[in-house]
Amino acid sequence: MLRIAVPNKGSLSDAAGDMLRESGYRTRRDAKELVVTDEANGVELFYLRPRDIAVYVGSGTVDCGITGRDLLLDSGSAASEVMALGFGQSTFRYAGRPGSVAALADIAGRRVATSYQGLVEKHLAEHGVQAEVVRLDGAVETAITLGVADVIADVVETGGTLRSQGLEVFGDPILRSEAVLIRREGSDQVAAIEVLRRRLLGVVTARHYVMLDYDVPATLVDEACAITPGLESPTVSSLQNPEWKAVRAMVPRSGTNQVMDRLYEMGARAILVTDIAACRL
Ligand SMILES: Nc1ncnc2c1ncn2[C@@H]1O[C@H](COP(=O)(O)OP(=O)(O)OP(=O)(O)O)[C@@H](O)[C@H]1O
Ligand SMILES: O=P(O)(O)OC[C@H]1O[C@H](OP(=O)(O)OP(=O)(O)O)[C@H](O)[C@@H]1O
Ligand SMILES: [Mg+2]
Repeated sequence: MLRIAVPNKGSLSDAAGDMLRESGYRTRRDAKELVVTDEANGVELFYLRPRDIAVYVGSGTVDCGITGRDLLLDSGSAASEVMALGFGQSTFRYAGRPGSVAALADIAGRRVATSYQGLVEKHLAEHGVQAEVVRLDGAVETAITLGVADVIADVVETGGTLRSQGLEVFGDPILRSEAVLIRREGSDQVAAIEVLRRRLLGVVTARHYVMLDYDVPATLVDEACAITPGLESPTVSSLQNPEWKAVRAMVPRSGTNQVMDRLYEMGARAILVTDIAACRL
């Protein structure tokens, strides 16, 4: 059985469950379940705190897991990143009161509050900045108001929490994070992890692309295929009317409407977009 650690709470939990379900695995039915055995797929899911997942995977007690890249790096665990999963994106940044700090060098000699002590100490050391790191469990943005720190280093997604506390980011992001699949080198489940990786990649890719179908005058097929080249090559089928062809191709979701506009302008009609649930490429 392949042992997979899955976030049981927090920002990554629901999206990780959705992705595993879309990848064909049986997931928990209620939030109290801590272990789920999926005999049909030969996997066991262990629902653990995202911060602990890197530790379990690094120690080899589970084979792989889903957690945040920031948590993996903070833990100093021996686990390594297999692939990014395209959700839970955030940056990890320094912030302070406007006017009090403007650059990394200004942190020297001051107190930095964070829940990510390992990550921050490593970053400060790499940049030759000496500062005191104050380790907190959460609600780090309040630390400056309450006087336990001069600067914070925390996860920033929308920036709303920082703004609500009158704080501003400064310096370059320490890290860009998202949910990642992690594993430990030396696990004896190499083949099973590869199946999991391929399934997850199928869902990540399916989310990035849509399927586009359209009809186009036969004389314009080459021009149309240049706009929608697909991954290998688009499918071109005959229609009952020999003056028209049907074309089918995967296109990146982000540019779908621009592509549809260009196809329509060049004479394509009946342009249809459908979601792809999963794929193997
Ligand atoms: N808006 C966000 N807030 C917090 N973490 C986020 C956010 N977006 C993505 N993440 C990622 O979620 C992980 C944090 O997991 P954690 O279990 O601490 O979740 P949490 O949302 O902070 O939950 P909790 O309510 O337990 O504090 C990190 O990898 C972090 O980068
Ligand atoms: O940029 P934003 O969209 O505002 O999101 C970032 C905030 O969300 C997280 O806090 P969370 O709700 O997890 O609380 P915590 O600090 O107690 O973990 C994170 O620690 C930031 O505070
Ligand atoms: Mg949190």
